[in-house]
Amino acid sequence: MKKNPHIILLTISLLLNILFALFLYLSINKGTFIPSFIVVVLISLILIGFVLLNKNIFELMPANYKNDINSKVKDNDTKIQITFNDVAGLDEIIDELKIIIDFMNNTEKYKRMGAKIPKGILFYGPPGTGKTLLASALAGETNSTFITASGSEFVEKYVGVGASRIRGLFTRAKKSAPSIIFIDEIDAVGSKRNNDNNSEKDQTLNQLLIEMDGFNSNDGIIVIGATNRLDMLDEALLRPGRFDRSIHIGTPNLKARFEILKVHTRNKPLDNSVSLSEFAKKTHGMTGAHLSSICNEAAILAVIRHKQKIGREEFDEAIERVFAGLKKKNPEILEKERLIAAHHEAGHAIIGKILNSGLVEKISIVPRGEALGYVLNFPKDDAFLMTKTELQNKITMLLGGRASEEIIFNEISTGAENDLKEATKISYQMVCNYGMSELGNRIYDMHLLKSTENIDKEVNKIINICYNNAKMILIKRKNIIKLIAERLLSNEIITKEEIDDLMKDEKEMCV
Ligand SMILES: Nc1ncnc2c1ncn2[C@@H]1O[C@H](COP(=O)(O)OP(=O)(O)OP(=O)(O)O)[C@@H](O)[C@H]1O
Ligand SMILES: [Zn+2]
Repeated sequence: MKKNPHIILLTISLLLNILFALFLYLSINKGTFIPSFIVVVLISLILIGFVLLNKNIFELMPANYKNDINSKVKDNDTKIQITFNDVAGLDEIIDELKIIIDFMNNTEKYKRMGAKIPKGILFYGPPGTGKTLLASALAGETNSTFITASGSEFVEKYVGVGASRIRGLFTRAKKSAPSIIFIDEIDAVGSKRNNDNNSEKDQTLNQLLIEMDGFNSNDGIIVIGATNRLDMLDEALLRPGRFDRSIHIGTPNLKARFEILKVHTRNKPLDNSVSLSEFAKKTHGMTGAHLSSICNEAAILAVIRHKQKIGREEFDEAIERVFAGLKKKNPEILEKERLIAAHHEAGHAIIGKILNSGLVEKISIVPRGEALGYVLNFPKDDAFLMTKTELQNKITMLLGGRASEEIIFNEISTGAENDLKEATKISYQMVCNYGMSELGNRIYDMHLLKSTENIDKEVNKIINICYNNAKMILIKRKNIIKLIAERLLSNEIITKEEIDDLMKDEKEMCV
């Protein structure tokens, strides 16, 4: 029960008044002034001490001040304006969530039937794919309070702090129900526990489990957790009655990208030259967050250029910027680095063209982000399935940069790090996930294997075959590498048309 500070203060002053009257009475009638005075002071001190020790100091503060503090703590408990109209390309997932919406909006109907609705849902998938957006739209659609927290906020140095924050989170949710608690990066608290059960993180996770078990699904609270790493979560979290539904939110496909671009351009004036379906094709692999930032970037460019409407050029530039990081202003790359970068990028582009493994749109040695250069290449279509040959061609193209360096300079550089990373990743997938090696038509779980020797051998085989293939293609076309590299060194950028032109006599130029 809450104690009212005003009543407490009133009681203290009343008691003091009674004591003072008693003291006056005694000192006048019996002439014992000093002992009575000491008794009164002692009793008053004990009373005040008792009150202060038993009450939280905030309870004695003026009401206005208290409200101020509470409002700060509650800053992120808000009613949300976002709806499913703001979420594009996730229609199937939204369909799955319809039952939750109906439940939140008609709790009584479900209560009467004794039906229980999931208390917890997990959204998992890469960053920027709309997990937070979807959770907030769910809150908007159900007119629920949206309470957000990040898993990392709960992991504290001091034992017990995380657990008490979790308690606070659920208390707030109950007070403002119907509510949706969204815990981003839930893996920070929810990763697999140690055996000792003593660490601060484990205590926090235990508290989360207690809270999940504690509330009734009819209380009008839904907990949504988001993570990029479902495999890291403690199994206890995934048990029935806790997060018993997991929904994967992946990177958007062609149609979804088009829809997302539409959502993010709906309040922007667009030129007739703008074709969102074309931009959707060019943005393969990008997430909703990338696409939203492309639309914003294009709008900013149009403002800077004093345009009335956003045009195709702005979008193209925005796509490139987001694709390869921001342009560096004063690139001071040593001439030697430019030389290597030009030949490296020429290698990628030539193989891309020869193997037809994607549309080579542009080659550049203008440094962007971490990269010294890049080949802008888009997949020909938004294929869901890829054949073994297509995957091998992709690896070969990735290794084309290094192969070109080796052929031209008889030396290799660190510039191929990302290419090697990607090529290795695809090769492992071919062996372990797609059954595309001599190890057979089966899947291998690297974590369960005692030795990965055989897998590594197969991966090396794939990479060696592709690298040799890249070298074979490029050795014959040494002259074209040089031609493209020269053009790159003078112009820094070569367009698709120029590449076609430079390579049109490719057969005659082969050595
Ligand atoms: N499906 C989508 N439809 C419309 N906009 C989207 C979509 N997905 C992402 N976005 C845009 O990207 C922004 C970032 O997405 P959001 O924060 O929801 O991603 P997330 O999956 O929660 O990422 P993280 O894992 O990094 O927290 C959104 O605010 C929105 O502008
Ligand atoms: Zn490269």
